[in-house]
Amino acid sequence: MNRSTLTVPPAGTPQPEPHPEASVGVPLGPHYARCFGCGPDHPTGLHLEAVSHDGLSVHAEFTVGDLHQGAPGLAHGGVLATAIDEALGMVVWLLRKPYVTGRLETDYLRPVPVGTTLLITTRCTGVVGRKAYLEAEARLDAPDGPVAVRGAAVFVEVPAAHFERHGGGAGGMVPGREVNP
Ligand SMILES: CCCCC/C=C\C/C=C\C/C=C\C/C=C\CCCC(=O)SCCNC(=O)CCNC(=O)[C@H](O)C(C)(C)COP(=O)(O)OP(=O)(O)OC[C@H]1O[C@@H](n2cnc3c(N)ncnc32)[C@H](O)[C@@H]1OP(=O)(O)O
Repeated sequence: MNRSTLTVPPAGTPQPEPHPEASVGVPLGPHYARCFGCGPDHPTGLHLEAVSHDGLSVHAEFTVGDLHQGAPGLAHGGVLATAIDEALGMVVWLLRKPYVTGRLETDYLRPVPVGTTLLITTRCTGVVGRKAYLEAEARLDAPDGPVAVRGAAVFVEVPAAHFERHGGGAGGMVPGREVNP
């Protein structure tokens, strides 16, 4: 495998343009009611809630509960990576194209106790061909709280048929959230 492992766009990549119809300043809602990251109907999911910021970035919140522990009283690192992944996925949703996570990096800077609300900011830093470059920052309990986790990712654009071919298709996706309307 010779592909690049970089999660930042190559030097000289222009600033990404928001989609002209990207939601701005509104709650994004779940894309699927049973999604582990954002679905309100998932019994043990993260129930992450997010608001679009400016068409290329998202503010999301996730409160760490008992079900999310790794060590006693502390969030599991994989759960935190899931929260980051989900909040990054909400940014590519703003681009109005179907994407999947190709590569996801997480840096854990501080432990995250149960009961903490993580404020996660994610943004797109560039789009090159089918690849969208993204970054994330999760702070403890306040927008200016200490940074607990940083993330960076490459998402890869896929045809809508990807979900049909590999999963159950778009059944159950929240109406009105279709890609490329
Ligand atoms: C019917 C309607 C359906 C509607 C549904 C629509 C949308 C739903 C989408 C979003 C939902 C909204 C909110 C967010 C939700 C969730 C957030 C979490 C998201 C996830 O949790 S999602 C699950 C985990 N995720 C996967 O399940 C991916 C499994 N995987 C694959 O499906 C393939 O592996 C794929 C498609 C990634 C690539 O396969 P492929 O054959 O299509 O493309 P190929 O390999 O040619 O790569 C093309 C270019 O991407 C570069 N590239 C590829 N992989 C890379 C990597 N790992 N790192 C760095 N770069 C990479 C290459 O280097 C090349 O770059 P270059 O063009 O420069 O050569």
